[in-house]
Amino acid sequence: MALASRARALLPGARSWGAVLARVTAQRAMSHRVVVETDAAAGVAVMKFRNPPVNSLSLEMVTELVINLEKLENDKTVRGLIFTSESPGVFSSGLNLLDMYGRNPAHYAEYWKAVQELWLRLYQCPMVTVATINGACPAGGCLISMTCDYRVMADNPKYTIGLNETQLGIVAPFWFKDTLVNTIGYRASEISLQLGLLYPPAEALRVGIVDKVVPEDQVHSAALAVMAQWLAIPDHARQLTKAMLRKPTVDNLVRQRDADIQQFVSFISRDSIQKGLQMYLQMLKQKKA
Ligand SMILES: CCC/C=C/C(=O)SCCNC(=O)CCNC(=O)[C@H](O)C(C)(C)COP(=O)([O-])OP(=O)([O-])OC[C@H]1O[C@@H](n2cnc3c(N)ncnc32)[C@H](O)[C@@H]1OP(=O)([O-])[O-]
Repeated sequence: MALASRARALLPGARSWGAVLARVTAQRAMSHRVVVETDAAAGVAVMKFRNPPVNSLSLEMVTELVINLEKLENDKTVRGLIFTSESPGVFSSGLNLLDMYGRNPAHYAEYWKAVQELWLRLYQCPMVTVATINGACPAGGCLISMTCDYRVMADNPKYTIGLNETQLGIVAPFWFKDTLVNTIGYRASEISLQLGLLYPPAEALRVGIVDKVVPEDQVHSAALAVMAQWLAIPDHARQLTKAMLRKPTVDNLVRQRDADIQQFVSFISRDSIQKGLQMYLQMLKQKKA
C-alpha cells in the first residue's frame, strides 16, 4: 500500500492527501505514536516517540514518522529537528518484531517499503537532525539515530546502542551496514555488525556511534546546545554539503529498492528465520517474567 493509502487508512474519512495532512495536524494531540512540539521562534521541532511499551517501529509508527517528517520539511520555519523518546528508558526497540513474524509476504513487502521510505527521508533530511538517546537503542532504533547529524546519549549504563541483528539470527541489509560504516568506519563496522554489539554509553562514545555522552538530566539541554551550534551555519551551505556526503549511499538503495524488498521478503519468510524470531520473542517474554 502506498504511503498516502496507509495514511488514509490511519485516518479514515480523509479523501485527499491534503486532507490527511490537515487532519494529522488537527489531531496531533490524538496521535498515539509520535508527538511533535515546535518552537517556532527557535526554528526547532522535537519529535517524541510514544509507542508503548518499547517504541517499536511498527508499520503505523513508521507511517506516522514519515508523515510528520514530510510536514516538518514543508514548514520553512523549522530548521532543526530533535528525536527523542517521550519516556526515558527506551529510545526505540527497533523494527517491530511483530511486523516481521507470522505475517504474509504482502505484509512483509509493505512493511519493508515503509522502512526504506523512512530511512531515505531521514538520511536526506534537509533539517539539522539530532538524536537525543534517552534509553535503549538497538537495531532500527540505532539506525534512526545514525541517520541524524549528531547523537547525544544519556550516561546510563543500562542504555545500549548498536546494530544487534545477528544476535537475533537476522542480517542487517546493506543500507543499514552502509549507514554504520559511514558513522564508525569500516573496521569497527566489521566487528560491530558481525558480533551484533550493543555498546553502553562510554564504549559507544569510544567507537564513535554516538558523538556526546552527558548525565541523563542534561541530555535535552545538551541536544539543544548542539542544535544551536549547527543552526549557526547557513542552511544552504550545510544542506548541500550533507547531500553531497550522503548521496552515494542514498543512490545505492534507490537503485535497488525493489530487489531489496524482494530479498527481505524471501529472507524473513524462511522457516529458519521465523523460528529464530519466535525464539527471540519467547526469550524477551521470559526475561520480562
Ligand atoms: C532484516 C531486519 C533488520 C531488523 C532490524 C531490527 O530493528 S530488529 C529489532 C531488534 N530489536 C531488539 O533486539 C530489541 C529487543 N528488545 C529489547 O531488548 C528490550 O525490549 C528493550 C531493551 C528494548 C526494553 O526492555 P524492557 O525491559 O523495557 O522491555 P521488555 O523486554 O520487557 O519488552 C516489553 C514488551 O515489548 C516487546 N518488544 C520488545 N522489543 C520489541 C520489538 N523490537 N518489537 C516488538 N515487540 C518488542 C517484548 O516482547 C515485550 O512484549 P510482552 O512480553 O509485553 O508481550
